[in-house]
Amino acid sequence: MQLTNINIPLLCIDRWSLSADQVWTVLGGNGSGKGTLARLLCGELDAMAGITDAPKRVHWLSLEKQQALYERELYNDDTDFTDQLDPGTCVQDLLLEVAAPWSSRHDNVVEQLQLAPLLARGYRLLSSGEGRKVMLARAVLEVPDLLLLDEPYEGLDVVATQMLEQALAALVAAGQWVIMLVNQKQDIPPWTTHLAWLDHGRLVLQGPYSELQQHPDFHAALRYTEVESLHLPVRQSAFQLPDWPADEPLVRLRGGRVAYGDLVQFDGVDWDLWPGCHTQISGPNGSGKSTLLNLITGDHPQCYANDLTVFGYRRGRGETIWDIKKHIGYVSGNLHRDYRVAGNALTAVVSGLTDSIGVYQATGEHERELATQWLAIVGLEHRANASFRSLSTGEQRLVLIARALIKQPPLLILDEPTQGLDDLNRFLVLAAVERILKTGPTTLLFVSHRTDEQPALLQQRLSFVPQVEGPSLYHLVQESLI
Ligand SMILES: Nc1ncnc2c1ncn2[C@@H]1O[C@H](COP(=O)(O)OP(=O)(O)OP(=O)(O)O)[C@@H](O)[C@H]1O
Repeated sequence: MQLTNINIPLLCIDRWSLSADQVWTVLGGNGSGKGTLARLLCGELDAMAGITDAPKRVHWLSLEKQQALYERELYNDDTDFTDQLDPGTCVQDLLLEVAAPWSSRHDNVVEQLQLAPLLARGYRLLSSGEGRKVMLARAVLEVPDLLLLDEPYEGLDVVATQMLEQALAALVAAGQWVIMLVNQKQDIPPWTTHLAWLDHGRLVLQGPYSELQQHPDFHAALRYTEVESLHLPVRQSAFQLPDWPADEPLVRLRGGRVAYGDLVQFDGVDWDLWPGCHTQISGPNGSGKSTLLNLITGDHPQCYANDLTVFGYRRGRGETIWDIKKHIGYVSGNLHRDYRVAGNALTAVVSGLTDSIGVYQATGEHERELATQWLAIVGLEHRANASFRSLSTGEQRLVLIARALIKQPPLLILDEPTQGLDDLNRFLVLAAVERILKTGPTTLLFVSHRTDEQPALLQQRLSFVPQVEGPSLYHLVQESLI
């Protein structure tokens, strides 16, 4: 079977047979062809030749599909016409969309994935992890012939990951045909019976998992970039904070509060972010991590209702959002979701200098050169002219990381930055971040659900902890990590 893009083979598989009684996991790094393989199995692409007896109803669960549902919801958004926030389709209706009427199966899935508090909530308002759980529930309810699970654990907190592991094990045991697509070995589920290793569009290893685990190639060491050998471009003085006093916080929040109607997400948060105090923000899915970060970047409407000072600007006193954003480099699932403009990879990186989604002014040679250097650091120099939207999800994420790092800003906000990245790219990104922190006055705010992903230089942790009783859903606990 061969699939080509003009003259470039995207996927070239000589022989691969699979049956419903085998549980395959396809392992492949970013750009290896997993997405193309999934599209092919779903019937979204035509192979040049060679597929026989393909399953008819295939459900592909992926970050791409999550994005597609979000875009559908945005398209139907009536906020501009009704003068109030249109929450879009509620979770309950999204579950009914794939299987109606409501039955005990719905009740089971809702219980398994703990979706009850979200049923009446609009999809667009969900946190990234909550959205992921809804996508999973839809996939399971559809009972497809084949369920393709593409990085199903991305964005889930520890509890949700365990819940999903159990739910998937039960599904497989009940006879659901499942193929997993993962980009790292530690995500291969224990119930895998067969493994296929995809590299540059080719299956380089395939067979029973127990046998392949003994194969020398399976254990080949990854060649990680040494942090010290990473060469970063010169820091851009235009975005720095000259002579910022060490005893003045970059961010000061007093009595911080966010509420939606009667639902108080958090309240009474007093927090100072001191220069150089690299901080991890942790908490379960939907606890308010991104909300807190969006208050700082000015992307949350309630930032003006709070006693919040960022870079010396008391919010709501006439500063522009650009005065604040100028000193921040930012990457998050929400940014990725909203980065929907035309333009190539290089322009997307340049847009980090103007803090815009897309570029709307002439860019100079210097900006383009700088962006090219950052694309090279994330290994995508050769994709500079490719349209951003045509890149794989992992490649898009790398471009957005380069966009966040290009300024080597005073405040770097990385909200689950490595979602969708393979081991090598994950390491590369964290190494580049560490190098930035070591070589200049950048302070890091970092969110990740992964326990194997903690930058060494973290000094403080802010944890959102559920309140069993009390006026708000979560309270914030601060602890020193040094
Ligand atoms: N306009 C809104 N109305 C009601 N609830 C909202 C609204 N906007 C956000 N929320 C809710 O606020 C909560 C916090 O969301 P946030 O994105 O900050 O979570 P998070 O901690 O970053 O989660 P994750 O780890 O899943 O990314 C979520 O439960 C979300 O559904």
